[in-house]
Amino acid sequence: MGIWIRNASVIKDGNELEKKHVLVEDGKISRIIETDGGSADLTGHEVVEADGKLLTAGLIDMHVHLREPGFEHKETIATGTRSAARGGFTTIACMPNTRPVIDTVETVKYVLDKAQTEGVVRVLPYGCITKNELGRELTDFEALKEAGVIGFTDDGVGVQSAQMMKDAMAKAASIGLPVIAHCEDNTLVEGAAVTEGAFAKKHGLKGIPNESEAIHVGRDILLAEATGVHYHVCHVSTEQSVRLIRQAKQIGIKVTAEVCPHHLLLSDEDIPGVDDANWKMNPPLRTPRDVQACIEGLVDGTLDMVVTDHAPHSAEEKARGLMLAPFGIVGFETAFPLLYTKFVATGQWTLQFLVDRMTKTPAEVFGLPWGRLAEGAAADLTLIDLETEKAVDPEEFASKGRNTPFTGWKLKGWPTLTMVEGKTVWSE
Ligand SMILES: NC(=O)N[C@@H](CC(=O)O)C(=O)O
Ligand SMILES: [Zn+2]
Repeated sequence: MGIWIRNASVIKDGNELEKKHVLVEDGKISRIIETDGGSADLTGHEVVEADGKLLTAGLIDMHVHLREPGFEHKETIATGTRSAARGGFTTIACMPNTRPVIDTVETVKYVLDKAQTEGVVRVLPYGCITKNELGRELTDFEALKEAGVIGFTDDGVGVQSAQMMKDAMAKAASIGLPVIAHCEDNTLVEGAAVTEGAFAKKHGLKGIPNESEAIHVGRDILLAEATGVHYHVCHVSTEQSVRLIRQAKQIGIKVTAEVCPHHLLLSDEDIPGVDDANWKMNPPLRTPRDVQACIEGLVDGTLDMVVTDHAPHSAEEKARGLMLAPFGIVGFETAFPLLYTKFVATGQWTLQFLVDRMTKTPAEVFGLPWGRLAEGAAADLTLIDLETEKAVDPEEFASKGRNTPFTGWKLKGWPTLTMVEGKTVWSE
């Protein structure tokens, strides 16, 4: 028995939509037909009435924190994947800064096992570049690859030693996996919580300068050129990083990059005050000029994809205030509505542009077989209501984390049903 998704709006081109019936069988999309004239034999099939809602390939998020093992009070694979499903995501790549970190075959297996038994969406783990993310000794890349990691990263912290990064890149290149870098030079950061800029100045705070990120981006681009690795830059937030990546791409260096919704929508000037740590994340919210550069970078293809950097923390941890709370905000359940409402509904981007950056480009960049709405493709699908406006309410989140600066934002573009390989994993 299959499932007919009837009267779905699928993207034809740009903002142009066309109505289709889509048949899902054996975990795959078996047919996509016209709603007028096409023969949809419903006998023996379940029917999902899409009622004109947008149907896209399931969203893909290449930078997320599921917190398990070790920080189950912040999130678990069970809650994190449900949060992803509620946000329309069907494939997510999880960061290894857990406890223990994902630097051994055992921990990779633990995560994959949990994802299989308790998760509801596809989970692709990254492995650490260095043991314990301490920057001192490389992990066993071959063994981790064999166990199922899709790339290497010490996300949460920058690899401080250029030699260590160069060795990592050479190794990763030799086994055909990418290096994914959290770019941050520790000597320039020293305990600061917000960017250098208007907010820091007003409150007399030391700021995190843009160079702390861009110095690593520049260094790593040169190392990527030297080693031939696929180098992917995490959560780009500065004008300087965008410029360096743009230049590197122009001369053919194998660099790709991601950007988060909050770095496209918020600047340091939006931070309400020093008490509210829901505005604290790493990299920090930058200046309006950086926000503009990130938007331009995404639009011209310098930045390849949108990721959430879903980084849940408990309410207690976030109640410590801007200076003392941990960095990070949740992202799954607001990402699409935020970007749809602020960039597509306002006419700045086409719907196809946004959907591609959350499906097609991450799949292409990481060589994944998902992210396509086509006959024969996996039935990873998301239905999205583009009409109904609703305010962001963290109490409704499936995530354990409530740490978002977007509470109360009135948005459209809410996912209403998420399907992974033909199985409905969330519906409104
Ligand atoms: N982005 C964040 O602010 N925090 C992340 C770490 C990271 O992605 O660098 C976390 O693990 O909490
Ligand atoms: Zn990071």
